[in-house]
Amino acid sequence: MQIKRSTTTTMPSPTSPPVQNDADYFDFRAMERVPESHEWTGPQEYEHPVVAGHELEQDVVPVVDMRDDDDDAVAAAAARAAEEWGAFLLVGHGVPGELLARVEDQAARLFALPVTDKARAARRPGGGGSGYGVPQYLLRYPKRMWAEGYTFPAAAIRSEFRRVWPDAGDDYISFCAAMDEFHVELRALGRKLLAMFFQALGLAAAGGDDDDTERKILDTLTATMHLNMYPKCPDPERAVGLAAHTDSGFFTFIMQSPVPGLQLLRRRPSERWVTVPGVAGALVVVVGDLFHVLTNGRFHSVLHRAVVNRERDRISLPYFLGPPPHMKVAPLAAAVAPGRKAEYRAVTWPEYMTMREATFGTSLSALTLIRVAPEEET
Ligand SMILES: C=C1C[C@]23C[C@H]1CC[C@H]2[C@@]12CCC[C@@](C)(C(=O)O1)[C@H]2[C@@H]3C(=O)O
Ligand SMILES: O=C(O)CCC(=O)C(=O)O
Ligand SMILES: [Fe+2]
Repeated sequence: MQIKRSTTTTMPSPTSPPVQNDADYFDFRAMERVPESHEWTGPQEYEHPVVAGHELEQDVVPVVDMRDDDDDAVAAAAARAAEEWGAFLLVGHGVPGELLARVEDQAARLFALPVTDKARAARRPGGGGSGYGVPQYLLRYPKRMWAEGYTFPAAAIRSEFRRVWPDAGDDYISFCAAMDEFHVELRALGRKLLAMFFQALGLAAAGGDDDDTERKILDTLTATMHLNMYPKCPDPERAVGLAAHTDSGFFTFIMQSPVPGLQLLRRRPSERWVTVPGVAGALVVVVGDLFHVLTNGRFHSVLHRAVVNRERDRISLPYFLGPPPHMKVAPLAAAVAPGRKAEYRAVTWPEYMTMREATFGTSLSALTLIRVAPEEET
């Protein structure tokens, strides 16, 4: 079923240039009400009811427990969740709870710094998308979101954060130590989960071309880290934490504070937003568009968003995994059913991002732009 986007929202034309503006240095804490710049009035893009992710069986977000001794069963459960939901809660993953707590605490400290300190590390044009502020893509929206963000390549934590802490003092050291450890753990976990996905897709023993591709993907997996801070909001109904989107890479681990806010769009039996419960120590796994392509649509990238609340600040740390920029991603041979053709053309991550920019404000998913037209299938 096609999602109908409201035509009455104030969407900018896809060609209007994104501008970095003062909203980056916006002091949320000083706000007693939601100002016009952040006020999302009128019908939203995906106006669907919200349900708690635990009451009805059909709304229970799948949980995959890696502690199960039966590797095949774990891999199958993860793959099933990736097919049916495009997301799941991962527990028993082995990343120490103490580390997760420390990482969240360090992220909170970063965002609590004076606006002037954070502004020093602002994203700059040509800065490769890293730094403090609003991700480029989100600047296309006519309104700002109720969130602060910081993006950085996991491979460059120490150099990136000298911008915030030029003196490289104790705060810098404890921040980098936590982020580095998180990166080491999540990179290993990412490789493990990827291997499980491949196993479930029947690739591990497939032999042939896919074996090489599988190894290449595992060996070059690239991580981008992002910190989100959604300050408590005086009028949560009028503000948006993070607008509905799919992640563009292979898959994302999201560490969310126990404060819920992440919602997944479920289409069947009826369209609704399911709130992902805040399970202490769990990581949320979200399938991205390039994994949708790699699996020829068998795993699906899920629309998700973040809402804000009046009582508590909320922190989330998505860890985005994807291919290196030059790698062409195309459906794996083993993911294409015998006698069928690949449904998507090969793209690199940066090419895909450009297409997504071009579809902004339209009802098309960028995936449709790389979809092979049915008449081309022979
Ligand atoms: C590695 C990534 C993943 C990015 C782009 C780049 C850095 C920032 C990430 C986000 C974070 C916020 C939502 C999103 C949709 C956005 O606009 O910026 C994400 C996007 C994606 O998953 O496509
Ligand atoms: O805040 C969250 O839980 C979701 C974050 C997210 O989806 C993103 O940054 O891509
Ligand atoms: Fe996301």
